[in-house]
Amino acid sequence: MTRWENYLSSAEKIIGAYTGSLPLHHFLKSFFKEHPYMGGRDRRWISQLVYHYFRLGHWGKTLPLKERIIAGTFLCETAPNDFLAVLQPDWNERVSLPLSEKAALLPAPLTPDAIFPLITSLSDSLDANAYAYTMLTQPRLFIRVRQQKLDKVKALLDKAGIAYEVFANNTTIALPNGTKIETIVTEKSWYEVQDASSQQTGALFLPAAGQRWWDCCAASGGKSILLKDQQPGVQLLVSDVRRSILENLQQRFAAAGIKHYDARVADLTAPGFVASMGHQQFDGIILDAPCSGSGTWGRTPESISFFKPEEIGKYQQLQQKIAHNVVPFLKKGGALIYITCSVFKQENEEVVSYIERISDLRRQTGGVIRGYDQGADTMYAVRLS
Ligand SMILES: C[S@@+](CC[C@H](N)C(=O)[O-])C[C@H]1O[C@@H](n2cnc3c(N)ncnc32)[C@H](O)[C@@H]1O
Repeated sequence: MTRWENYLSSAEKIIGAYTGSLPLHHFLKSFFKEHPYMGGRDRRWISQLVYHYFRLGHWGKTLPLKERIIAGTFLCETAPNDFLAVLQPDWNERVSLPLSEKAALLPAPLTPDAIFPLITSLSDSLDANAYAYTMLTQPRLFIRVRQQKLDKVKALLDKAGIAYEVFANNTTIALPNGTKIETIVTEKSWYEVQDASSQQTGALFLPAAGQRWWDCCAASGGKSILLKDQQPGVQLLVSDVRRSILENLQQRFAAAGIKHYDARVADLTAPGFVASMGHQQFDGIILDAPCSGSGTWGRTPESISFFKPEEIGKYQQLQQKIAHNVVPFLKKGGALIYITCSVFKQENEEVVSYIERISDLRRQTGGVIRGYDQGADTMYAVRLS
């Protein structure tokens, strides 16, 4: 067997054994631990074959696994490579063609719903066809650079020979995926790793000094740090149901130099939660809700195969319950920022309609953030007031 046939057979083994219960990158890590004779190059190739395969979603379900793995590499790669040269030389010669021409060579039609079967559930302003095909490309890595540090960060990236793109806002930098940014820019307070779309949600915050804000599903604090960077003078409460993630938040806040804030572990759906908050009132509430995460599936393409459609409805119920329980703590005239990293209408527009039904709040601005245009996640963010 050639090296490339061995890679193919390892990829088959991994795909056959993977049940979706762990994130794929964890599963791959333990697979390689059990196969220590595989070197770095082998691991990279095999991982890539597996990821490319999952990017095809439900395409070619009736075809043999081997054929689907080779097709995955043909569609996701754009330059000739040794794997295709050995296993499908006629495709290797055509690997740089536009996607539509490559699709015509496949044994099954490459329709948007073959790749992304939940295409009819997407939020209205998403172009379903364009969106489905973005699954074939790995999104980029993004950092948000703090004021005055752009030139220093650029100099370090130049020195390391990294190809990067600075966005027009002079704050967002796109980097090739897999860039070890922490080893290139070792001063942690100069930047945050944050997806471009997540950074863009900050345009809806509009905080003023002295205001009270509550990031009620704070996780490790991505949105809170963005808020504090915009306006260090806000009084901030952060909460999350997971204690461990709030410990991460503490560390990130310390690295970012944020010292003054309140934090509490809280299940926003628990029966005693509303009473436990007393009469607190906030000028702004960020509700970055637990969701399907479907806007980030370009990074975790295995989710396309393993996500159960009925989960969308369960997330919607959770989002509505959380919204119902936090809205009473908003001051009259205050702003609720509702955010998801989902592409599904049920988790986005339908939850906003629910909030409008149960309160005086009305959608002011915001909507789908089409990150896929720039190799970023797709998100939904709305300001209600
Ligand atoms: C999308 S993440 C928030 C991401 C975060 N805002 C950021 O920018 O990094 C949603 C968070 O909601 C939390 N969560 C889920 N169910 C919850 C509940 N019932 N009460 C409070 N938080 C909850 C999760 O633990 C998770 O950290």
